[in-house]
Amino acid sequence: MSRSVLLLPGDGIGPEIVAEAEKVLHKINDKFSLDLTFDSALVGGAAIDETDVPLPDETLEKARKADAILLGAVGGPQWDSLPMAVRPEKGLLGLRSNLELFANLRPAILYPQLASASSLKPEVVSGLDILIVRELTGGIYFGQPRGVRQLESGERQGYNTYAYTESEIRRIGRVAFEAAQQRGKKLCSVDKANVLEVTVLWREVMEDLKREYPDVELSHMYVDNAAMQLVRAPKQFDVIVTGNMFGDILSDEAAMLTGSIGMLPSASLNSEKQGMYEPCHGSAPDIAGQGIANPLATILSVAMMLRYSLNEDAAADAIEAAVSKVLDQGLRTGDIMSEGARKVSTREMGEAVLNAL
Ligand SMILES: NC(=O)c1ccc[n+]([C@@H]2O[C@H](COP(=O)([O-])OP(=O)(O)OC[C@H]3O[C@@H](n4cnc5c(N)ncnc54)[C@H](O)[C@@H]3O)[C@@H](O)[C@H]2O)c1
Ligand SMILES: CC(C)[C@H](C(=O)O)[C@@H](O)C(=O)O
Ligand SMILES: [Mg+2]
Repeated sequence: MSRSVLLLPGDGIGPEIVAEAEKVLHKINDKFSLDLTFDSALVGGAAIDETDVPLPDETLEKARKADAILLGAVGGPQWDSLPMAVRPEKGLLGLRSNLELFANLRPAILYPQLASASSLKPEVVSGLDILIVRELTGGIYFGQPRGVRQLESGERQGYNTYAYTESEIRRIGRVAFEAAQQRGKKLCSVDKANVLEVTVLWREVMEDLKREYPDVELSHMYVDNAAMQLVRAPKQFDVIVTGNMFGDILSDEAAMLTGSIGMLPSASLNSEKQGMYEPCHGSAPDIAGQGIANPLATILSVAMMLRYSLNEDAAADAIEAAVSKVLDQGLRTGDIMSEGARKVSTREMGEAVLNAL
């Protein structure tokens, strides 16, 4: 049965890292006879430059039909002065909301070879394996009303709305409880229930769900404490579930525990397990075009695609093993470089993964 993968390289380092991940996908396709077909489309700033909008109808149509999507990154300073509604980031947010990709899985795993690349002491991070489950289509990112308005005083006021319905909380809660069941059976729900009513409801719904998952130990933590605990003692966590904005912030923080943001993949799934896969990092305008970005988060996102949307666990395992092998060989892009290792370019890293496969 043929399945289709849509490639959305996007902006900045996006095309550089997706090019390497694409080679890996082709190789895996042949090696495991997966019968995958490929297409590509414009999103973000690249789409704005060609079509004036960050998410052209054609891209959305292709995305709806694809079994899985691989996205590089969107955004960059040249589009930062555009109105909010037509910025590159709206292309990404539009894909997430139109495809109802509400469940964002961001695994922070420390490859033992990179213990010294982390900014934390090796004993604090060695063996780290946590999963952040971030709600992706609700919360303050999408709440209405929003905007900038003129007050009677003449002053302008910016405002956003932080809202979650019970059903939105329940469906992301179930994903997180089920993930915890498959792992260490510990779930920490992160909120700000001491200040925000929306997260009082969040906590209530999580408590309610707990009854359906008696084998999972549920705890709650305020987000400020969670940010601190993640650098103090990150291994206390197994699965973390949280809302859209807290999850955005905590996952970048967790990335650094693994050595670099260039190592953190992600899956964004809807209830049919259709998924969009992307590295957690952005378009890195500061290093774009130099051929030095780390492609491993994107290559590891391909492994997540094979596992979650295409049900090809053996192929996913092979990619993860190949990544581990190149790290064993001492190959490092600049972001994970340490003494005694060999510094390589984006392309050399991609080639090394291909060879290891
Ligand atoms: N999913 C996405 O498409 C996504 C995610 C985050 C940010 N963005 C956008 O990206 C642009 C830049 O945002 P930012 O600078 O805040 O975050 P960023 O993640 O792009 O970069 C932060 C820092 O990490 C480094 N970095 C990121 N990815 C790397 C990689 N693969 N290898 C080596 N180093 C890497 C960058 O060089 C930079 O110093 C903005 O327009 C933002 O909106 C997009
Ligand atoms: C680019 C931006 C819209 C996006 C987000 O905030 O979700 C990014 O930071 C991410 O983490 O995927
Ligand atoms: Mg982010």
